[in-house]
Amino acid sequence: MIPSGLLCLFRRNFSVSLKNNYKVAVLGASGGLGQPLALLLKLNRMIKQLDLYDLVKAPGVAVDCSHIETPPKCKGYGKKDLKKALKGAHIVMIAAGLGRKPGMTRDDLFKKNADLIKEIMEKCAKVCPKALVGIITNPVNSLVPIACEILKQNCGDPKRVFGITTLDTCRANTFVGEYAKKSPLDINVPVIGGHSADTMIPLFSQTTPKVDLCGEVVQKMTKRVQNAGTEVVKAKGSSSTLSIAYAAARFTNSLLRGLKGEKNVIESAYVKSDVVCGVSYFATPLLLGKNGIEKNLGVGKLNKFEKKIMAKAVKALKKNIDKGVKFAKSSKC
Ligand SMILES: NC(=O)c1ccc[n+]([C@@H]2O[C@H](COP(=O)([O-])OP(=O)(O)OC[C@H]3O[C@@H](n4cnc5c(N)ncnc54)[C@H](O)[C@@H]3O)[C@@H](O)[C@H]2O)c1
Ligand SMILES: O=C(O)C[C@H](O)C(=O)O
Repeated sequence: MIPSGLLCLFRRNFSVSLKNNYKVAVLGASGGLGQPLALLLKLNRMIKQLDLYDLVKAPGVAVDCSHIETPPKCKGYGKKDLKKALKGAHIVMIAAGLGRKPGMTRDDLFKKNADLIKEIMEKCAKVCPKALVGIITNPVNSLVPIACEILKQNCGDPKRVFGITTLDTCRANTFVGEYAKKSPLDINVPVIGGHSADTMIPLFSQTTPKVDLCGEVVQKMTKRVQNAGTEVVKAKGSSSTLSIAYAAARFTNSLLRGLKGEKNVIESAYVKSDVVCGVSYFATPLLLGKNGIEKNLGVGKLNKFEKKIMAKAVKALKKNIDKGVKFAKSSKC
């Protein structure tokens, strides 16, 4: 039995269902975020097999993880065994690749991480074409279009790719909770757009339950959410690992609940989408189900301030998307 204190931690999002039929693969599992993500997924009883893949140390990380007294079986795979790690996966979470150091933007990571995503997605298309793929690696805004294009080139389904923006919502919930002196677990602030300072749009007007924030607070909090990644990079000297591991585990758990047929499972993610004019990818709340996305819930009603940020975000996002699509098309062999 998982101690009840631990389950309490996961009150909001982590299922305690006894169904445990799913295989999840974590790629980049030895990294700063990969390891705590593996730990959190090892606590998820819906997972039967947890496969960890990395260029370095993954078999060792898996041995460590496998001693945790929870049901998922854990196996590690190194450099030459990506195929084995992917085989039979229902969900693939990609955390592989370079992260930011102080002074860098997420876009500075493009060249190194674009090659890696291309390589991984080509394998996914062949080995586990039906898997739902979560892309945590930055820059999410450009790497998701690459992943989708590579899937299209290999007869796969781009609708199964999710850019992980859950941390943006977690941060907005936390900041509003602190301000309103309420538990962040009881607050939901949708964050739409993309995953970079100039493309993130927190929708404080759609906070549930409703929290009254004056204009000045909304402006400050919007900036804080948009720059929260940089706040961590400055404070730590490297990018977030623990909060993103939590957020990615929360998202994986929601995908699993959807796959299992649970109703009303909603998470935001950055996906191929036609809900906003001028961009072909956008983060919005999604209703999740047996095939991944059941329904895109759109952006809802925006106020004047949110519309203004949205207009700027769409311009910046379009550039990020074009960059990804161009890369995928030019690297087609
Ligand atoms: N979406 C988000 O909200 C969010 C939040 C935090 C971090 N990130 C991103 O996640 C990524 C990983 O961050 P980190 O701090 O864990 O970095 P890290 O350097 O600590 O770990 C990266 C891991 O990837 C592995 N790796 C590199 N190339 C690989 C390949 N081709 N196949 C398999 N594994 C490979 C490395 O060996 C390493 O273990 C970064 O791009 C970072 O920007 C995203
Ligand atoms: O900021 C980063 O580079 C990592 C991540 O995107 C984050 O938002 O924490």
